[in-house]
Amino acid sequence: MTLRITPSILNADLANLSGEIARIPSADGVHIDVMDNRFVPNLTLGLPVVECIRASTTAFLDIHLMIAEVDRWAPGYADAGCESVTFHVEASAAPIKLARELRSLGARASMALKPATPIEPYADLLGELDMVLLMTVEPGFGGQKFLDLVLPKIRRTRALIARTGGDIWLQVDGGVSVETIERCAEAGADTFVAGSAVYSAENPDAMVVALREQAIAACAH
Ligand SMILES: O=C(CO)[C@H](O)[C@H](O)COP(=O)(O)O
Ligand SMILES: [Fe+2]
Repeated sequence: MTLRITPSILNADLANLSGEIARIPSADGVHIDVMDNRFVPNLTLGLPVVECIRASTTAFLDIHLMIAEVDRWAPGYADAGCESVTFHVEASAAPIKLARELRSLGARASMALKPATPIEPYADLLGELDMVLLMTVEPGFGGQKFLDLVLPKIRRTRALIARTGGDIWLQVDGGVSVETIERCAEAGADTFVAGSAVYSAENPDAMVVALREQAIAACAH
């Protein structure tokens, strides 16, 4: 299985995004958290900033939209050339239509679930998706404690993905660190967002490498 580390820049220096992205050359992508103070009680950045990031780097851009009315806004991020666009199913009026639109614009279509949202009602949608993001904290803030109660949902989602026979990535986001990444990998995650663990490390790139090695070792058990 291919494993990916996609660090979140949420807790990086937002006044120096190009410099912060350049500090993690070993990463498989850059996870950008878009918050609107409606879907979540926090405000970060939006499309104009993401367009500037797009122009400044060739890195794989993994956009995590934590915004209301996501059906209206998500296609703009695909249009801007972001490789992966994640919408929350709790915020989407028409997730199948939205996933198809994102793919038609050339992006990977990804659907996120908050910790208390079950995957089973969405099993039939998996064929429309390139990635499922399972939140392992309540969305809104970096630096929160990993919620172990999501581990069974990671296992169940991995089993549902296997049934589709497709290459759908399974991403975990929130509280992922050297203490928790093994549990996520063992449960079936293959794509790992780590924000504070990477950017609070003295050497963020060495942390990316360490996280990947730990996840690979956990999968080999
Ligand atoms: O989506 C998010 C929060 O809603 C962030 O991606 C996530 O919390 C990353 O930060 P950390 O690794 O510090 O938890
Ligand atoms: Fe995120």
